[in-house]
Amino acid sequence: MAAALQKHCVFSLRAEQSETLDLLSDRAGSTSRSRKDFVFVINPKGANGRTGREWKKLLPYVRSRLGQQYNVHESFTSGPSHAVNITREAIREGADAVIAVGGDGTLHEVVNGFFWAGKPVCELDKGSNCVTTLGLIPLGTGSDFARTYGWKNDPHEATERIAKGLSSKIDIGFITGSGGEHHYFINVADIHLSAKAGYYSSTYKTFGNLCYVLGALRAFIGHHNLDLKIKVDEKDWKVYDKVTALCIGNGKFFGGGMKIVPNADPSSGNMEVVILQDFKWYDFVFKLYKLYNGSHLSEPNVESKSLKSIEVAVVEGEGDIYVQSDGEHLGFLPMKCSILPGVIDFFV
Ligand SMILES: Nc1ncnc2c1ncn2[C@@H]1O[C@H](COP(=O)(O)OP(=O)(O)OP(=O)(O)O)[C@@H](O)[C@H]1O
Repeated sequence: MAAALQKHCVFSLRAEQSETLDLLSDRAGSTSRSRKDFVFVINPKGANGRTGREWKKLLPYVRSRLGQQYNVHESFTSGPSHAVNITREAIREGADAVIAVGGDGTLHEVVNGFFWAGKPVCELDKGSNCVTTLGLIPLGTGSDFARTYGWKNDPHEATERIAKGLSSKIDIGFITGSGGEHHYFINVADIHLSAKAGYYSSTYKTFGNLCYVLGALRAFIGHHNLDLKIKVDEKDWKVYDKVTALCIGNGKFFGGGMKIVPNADPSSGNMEVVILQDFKWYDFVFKLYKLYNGSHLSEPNVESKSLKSIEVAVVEGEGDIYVQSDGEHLGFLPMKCSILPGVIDFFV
């Protein structure tokens, strides 16, 4: 397996003309077939380049803490979506764990690499007993998924978690977009104002965490609350009027620390949906603290429900409504989303 991974990485290096893909343990000359293979997928450009710098400093610690037990492979992304392919190939080559090093965008891509044609890659290639564990070293701007577990952007603490080797089965959200394409999310998928804010905030990442405020301000320009059609758990369509945002949570936080889906639990087997209706700009001024501490569910124009599947579409005549998942822009309504219960083992 270690040799296969080595072969894959050398191939990728040639195929993508990348200088960044490297095998840590190959350099150390210590790759062993008897040990498990852990692949670290690093986005060197995450958090304005901080991820790459922090990883460089962390590397000796990772080696000393994990190198005795595991073959440690490092693989740098060369651009958007590269982490999906790295992960998929690593799993096919038999990696025992794939660890995302970066923010929610990198984690999102790694999670998408766990699947192919609607099925887990591991299961497709090697049968239902095959397990590749997902890990996270949160080093992004927002790193919102880590907040659900109360984790900070502390790479040493994260390395310790991985060294302990405790894992838990977690759910993954599965989205079918307007063109029939498949996407997976681990944290929060959301629609309308928040998704538009996320779209703009990604263009302000050079401002660090302030990007979320700037993105939200930009999204308010031209924003209208809209009537949306919603179908829950395959029941009848229902129209929700003046929807400001609809958030589907597997994790609790988005937007750099907003506890938008406070009842979400990645191991519950359900998704939690929060629908904000008829919010005005001044509601965001006076109720913003509630969105951050999760107490907004007690507001009369906020509905929260637990479900297994949801379809959302525009009521006739409305324009393009933004959809994002894990802070990544996906496109526009309509969308269908369901939960894949306990489909990934995750280092906790
Ligand atoms: N080598 C690269 N060069 C440029 N962009 C990259 C590269 N590798 C990955 N990306 C893109 O960078 C985006 C952001 O990465 P990431 O999520 O790790 O950091 P962040 O945005 O700072 O953190 P967060 O999402 O937690 O706010 C991802 O969507 C990914 O597609």
